[in-house]
Amino acid sequence: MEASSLMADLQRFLRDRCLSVSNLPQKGRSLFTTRDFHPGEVILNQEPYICAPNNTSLESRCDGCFKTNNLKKCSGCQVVWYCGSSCQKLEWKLHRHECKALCRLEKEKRNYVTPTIRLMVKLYLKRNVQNEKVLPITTTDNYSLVEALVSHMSEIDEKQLLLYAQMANLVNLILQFPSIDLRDIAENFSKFSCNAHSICDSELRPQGIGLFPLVSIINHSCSPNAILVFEEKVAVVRAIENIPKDSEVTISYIETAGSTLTRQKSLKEQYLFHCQCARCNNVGKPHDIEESALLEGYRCANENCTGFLLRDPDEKGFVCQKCMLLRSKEEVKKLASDVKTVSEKAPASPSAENKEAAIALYKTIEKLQVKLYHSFSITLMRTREKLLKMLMDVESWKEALNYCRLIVPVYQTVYPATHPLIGLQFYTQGKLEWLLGKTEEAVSSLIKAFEILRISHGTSTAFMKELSAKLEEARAEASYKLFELKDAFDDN
Ligand SMILES: C[S@@+](CC[C@H](N)C(=O)[O-])C[C@H]1O[C@@H](n2cnc3c(N)ncnc32)[C@H](O)[C@@H]1O
Repeated sequence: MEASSLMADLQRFLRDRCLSVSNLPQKGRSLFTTRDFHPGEVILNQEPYICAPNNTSLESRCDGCFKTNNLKKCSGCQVVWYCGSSCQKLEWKLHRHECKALCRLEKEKRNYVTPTIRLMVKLYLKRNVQNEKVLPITTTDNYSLVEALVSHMSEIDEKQLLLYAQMANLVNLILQFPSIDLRDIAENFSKFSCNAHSICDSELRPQGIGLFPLVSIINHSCSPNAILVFEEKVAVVRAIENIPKDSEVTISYIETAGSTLTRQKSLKEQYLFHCQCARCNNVGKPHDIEESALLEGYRCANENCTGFLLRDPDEKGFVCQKCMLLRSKEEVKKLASDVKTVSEKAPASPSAENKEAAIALYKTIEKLQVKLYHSFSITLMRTREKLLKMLMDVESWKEALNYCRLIVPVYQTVYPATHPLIGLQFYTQGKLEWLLGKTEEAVSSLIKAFEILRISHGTSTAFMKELSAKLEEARAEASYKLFELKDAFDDN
């Protein structure tokens, strides 16, 4: 199919979905709505053009479905894993070429075949098998869409270019295609950096990476009106607020819980643009200053005060903006150094054997951070997330619930009300409460989880059906308990 007819098809495809693409001077291609979209409505979905699971030496995933159980290595290349013959068959049209190419690579070099390298190898192989008509070329699944992606090639620094060149060398070694040059591969790596998406499961845990060239038309905002989630490997963009006709659709490329400076730094580093969204345009205004101080600043010296601290103009320390108490530089420095000392001993991912020791260390870190940081601090929140995960792993449900309940209000402050992380945290809280016999509280938490997650996740996936079933079961148990209580009361 000609590139021009593919473009006309794409415009028709988008028009049918009440969408259009415009070129904005500051942003390049941008996706617009041609009708109103309501919260929870699907705006766009797309299968990956190419994808690869996040396989590491610690954990492998099936190349077809990204699941982790019952895996067997491909007997040919010994690099790729499958959970069974159906996934293997589905992937074979592409993998047969990849397998042959990987087999040519010396065994030791196969360890360097990271998910990103595989993504690049698959990109060229898919282009070829589509050109040879082994796989069909469709409106939303074609190499022309990849060619249209921004690369920012002229703006990347030398260090990054060198890294891309080294990675391109490995890809070249694997593919051995005389027709592609290293610069072309390096440019595609640069495209991956600002266009590829991490494919996450329903609980937002990364499973792999993929290229979704249609979804890649959508620009970023730090207060987006849409969200990108995944149903299996399909990218689904849903509205998270009312999006009126003729509005730009935006998603967030980054973790939005951070100060304007932190967000802008990570957008500049990876996506090479200066964000001028409504939230970023507030930089330096009182609300923005307060937000930064809450998310990344220290707590008041008075334990009962919830004020946020700003640097004292005389450089003596930090002054609480509520009670005006000064917290000395020395005290902050000492606590920060104590946190650092303990943190250096704490393993980032503790093994099963040292989990109890790791929990004890993280509890010490948390106690010190509570003294140092504001209660809405991101750093403190991350420590509590780690603790929650470890406590769940060792089935310490009561303590896990305590941390979960500390995290929820922080999420509600640092994320917008419809953010799925708040819903997921309520889901965890509900499950823990139920497990601990607090059925009525569980019902209330599960309802909150459902109300938030139905917007980002829809209602028809297996994950949401499971949540809904749990909620019904908890409701039934709660009313049975109430009935029993009433009975006992009547008997007396
Ligand atoms: C995934 S692409 C989005 C589509 C892109 N506009 C295009 O023309 O293909 C990411 C790139 O779009 C641009 N971009 C995305 N969001 C932006 C924003 N809020 N402001 C300015 N540029 C933005 C940046 O160049 C970024 O590297």
